[in-house]
Amino acid sequence: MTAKVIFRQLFEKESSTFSYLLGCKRTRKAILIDPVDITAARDAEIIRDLNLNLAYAINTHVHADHITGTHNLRAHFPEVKTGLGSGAKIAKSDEKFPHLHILTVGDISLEVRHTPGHTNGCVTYVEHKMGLVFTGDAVLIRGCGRTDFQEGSAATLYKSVMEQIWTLPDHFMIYPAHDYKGRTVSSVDEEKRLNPRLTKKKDEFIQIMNNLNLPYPKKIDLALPWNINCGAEPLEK
Ligand SMILES: N[C@@H](CCC(=O)N[C@@H](CSS)C(=O)NCC(=O)O)C(=O)O
Repeated sequence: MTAKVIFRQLFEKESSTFSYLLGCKRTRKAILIDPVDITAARDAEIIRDLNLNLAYAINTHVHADHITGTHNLRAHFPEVKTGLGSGAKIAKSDEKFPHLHILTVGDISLEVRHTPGHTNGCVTYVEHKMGLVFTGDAVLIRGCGRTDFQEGSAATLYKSVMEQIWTLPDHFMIYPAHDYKGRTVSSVDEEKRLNPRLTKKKDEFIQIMNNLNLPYPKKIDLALPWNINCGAEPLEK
């Protein structure tokens, strides 16, 4: 791990969500990926403890299971910019990143790879120097994001993963947006060999995904309108 960047994995237990903090030691500017509303104050305290200032609060996608912390973080860091992939067309955000955009903050560079499939606007953020891959819900540890709402598509998710994630070096570490079994990190090599869904051929993968029969996330009706408004209360209810 390069000494130029501070890296922390943070956890929100109600939705089993991971957020990721990357801080530049030289400029003291930071990026927070996938913050959650109810842990925004905790995250702000950690950022201040590390003598960092939050430049960007960004999401991998419009989440359905929890409200993003991006809006709440504005109260702690008034200069913070919010960001999302440009495929998330209906959502508000200060910046919308095109495919292969490089988000640079001090000595941190994040490549934005569009990885639709769980939702149509999903992105994966890749830090090439340290080999960190923030997959959101595209690839979970030994799993992947469901594809049954928000214009999800199993065929699209398969293509995204094969072309944008499996093509990364095997040693790159995968940091997902959730884990429901207490796992924290995987690698491209591990998931390419062991992921029970994504090791299958495309047709079988689609069949698996179309038969998951998962209950909808409990907060979906609340979370989507708030997240479309960047985590702030929607004007129209
Ligand atoms: N029980 C949770 C929601 C669990 C869930 O559906 N997780 C999503 C990611 S958050 S939208 C998912 O894609 N899961 C894939 C899987 O195979 O579990 C709740 O009610 O919030």
